[in-house]
Amino acid sequence: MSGAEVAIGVIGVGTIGGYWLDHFAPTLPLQSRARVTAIFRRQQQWLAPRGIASKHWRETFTQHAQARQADGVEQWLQATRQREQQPVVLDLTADKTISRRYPAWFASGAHIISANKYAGSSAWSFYQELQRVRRQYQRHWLYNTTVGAGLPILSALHERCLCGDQVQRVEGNLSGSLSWIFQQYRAGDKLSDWVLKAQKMGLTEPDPRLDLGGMDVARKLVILAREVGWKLQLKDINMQNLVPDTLQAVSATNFVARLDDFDQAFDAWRQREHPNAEQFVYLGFVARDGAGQASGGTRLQPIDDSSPYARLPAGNANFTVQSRQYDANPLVIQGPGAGPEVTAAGVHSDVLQLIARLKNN
Ligand SMILES: NC(=O)C1=CN([C@@H]2O[C@H](COP(=O)(O)OP(=O)(O)OC[C@H]3O[C@@H](n4cnc5c(N)ncnc54)[C@H](OP(=O)(O)O)[C@@H]3O)[C@@H](O)[C@H]2O)C=CC1
Ligand SMILES: N[C@@H](CC=O)C(=O)O
Repeated sequence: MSGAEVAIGVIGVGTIGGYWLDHFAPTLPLQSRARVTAIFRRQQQWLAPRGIASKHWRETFTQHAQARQADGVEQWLQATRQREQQPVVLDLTADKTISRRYPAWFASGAHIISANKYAGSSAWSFYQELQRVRRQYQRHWLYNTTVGAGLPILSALHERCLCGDQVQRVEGNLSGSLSWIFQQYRAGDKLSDWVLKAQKMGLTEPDPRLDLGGMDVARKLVILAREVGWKLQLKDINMQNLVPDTLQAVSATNFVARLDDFDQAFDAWRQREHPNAEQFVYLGFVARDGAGQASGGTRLQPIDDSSPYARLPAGNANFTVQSRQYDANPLVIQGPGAGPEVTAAGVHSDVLQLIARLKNN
C-alpha cells in the first residue's frame, strides 16, 4: 500500500477538530496525496469520497450532512479500503465509546491519531488488547497531543527509552487549563470566574470537572507512565478532586448552575488547610521505586514567590523528567499546555509524521 492515497476521517469537530479543519487541513501538501473524506459528529456524518474542500467545510457540512449511522465509521473504512486508500482516523472527541472501537478499526485497516485520552489511559487489559491488535495488523497509533497538547513530551520520553536511558520520575503542572487558572487565581477570588474564562478560551475539557477533579491530569500520568513501559492504571493514581461530592454526579449544566456551591466548598477547603496561602499550583507525578513499582498522584499545593512554579506564563504546562542520564540536573519541557492552536498543530504534526511513515513502508 506504500504510495496509496491517504483518506482521513475526522471524528469530533469541536474546538480542536474545528481548528484543525479550518487551519491545517488546507495546508496538507499536494504530494502527500492525503485528503479528508469523512467528518463525523455525534449526530451527523458526511462521507465525501472525492474529498472535502476544507476551506468551506462548515457550510458544506451543514448542506450535505446526514444522520449519523451507528456503523458510519466502519462503512467509511470499508469503502476506503475498496478504493485502495489508506484510512486514517482522527479521534478528536473526548468520548470513551469512540476509544473502545479502536481494536476493531485497527483490524479494519485504520491507522489512528488521537487527541482523546481515553484509549491511552484505559484499563490495563483493554490497553494490552489494543496494542496486540495494532501490532497484529501492523497499524500506526499516534497520540502525542494527549499529554502536553503540542509539547514534545511523549516523543522526548520515547527517545529517552530508545537510547537506553531509564526514566525514574516525571513531575509538573501537567494541565494547561489548571495552570492558566491557578497562575491568575489569588486567595479570595471566585475560583469559578477563572474556570469559566478558561473554558471560553477552549483550554478545559468539554466538562471542566474532568480538569478540576484531577481526572484529566491522572489520564496524562497514566499515558506518560506507559510510554516509558510502566504498568500503571487510573486506579493507582491518588487524585485530589477539587469538585465537592455534591457536584460530582450532577449534569454539566447543573454543575455550571451551581458554581456558587463549588466556590464555597473550595474556599472552605482553602481556609481550613492553607489559611495563609495566596497562590496555588496543581501538580502531578509518576515515579517508579527501587522494586520497579510505579505510583502516581495529584495535589493542589500552596506556593510562594520562591517556587519555580510561581511565575510561569499562565497556561504553561511544565514537565520535569528525572532519569539515569538526567539525574541531578533533570530535563525540563515547558510551554503552552492547552488551547486550540497549539493542540491542532500537534495533531497536524502527528498527521504529517504518519503520512511520512506510510510513504516509507
Ligand atoms: N482543548 C485542548 O486544549 C486540548 C484538548 N485535547 C483533547 O482533544 C479532545 C477534543 O477536545 P476539544 O476539541 O477541546 O473538545 P470539544 O468538546 O470542543 O470537541 C469535542 C467534539 O467531539 C464531538 N463528539 C463527542 N462525541 C462524539 C462522537 N461519539 N462522535 C463524533 N463526535 C463526537 C462533539 O461533537 P458534537 O458537537 O457533535 O456533539 C464535540 O464537538 C479531547 O479529548 C481533549 O482532551 C488534548 C489536548 C489539548
Ligand atoms: N484540559 C486539558 C487540555 C489538554 O489536554 C488541559 O487543561 O491540559
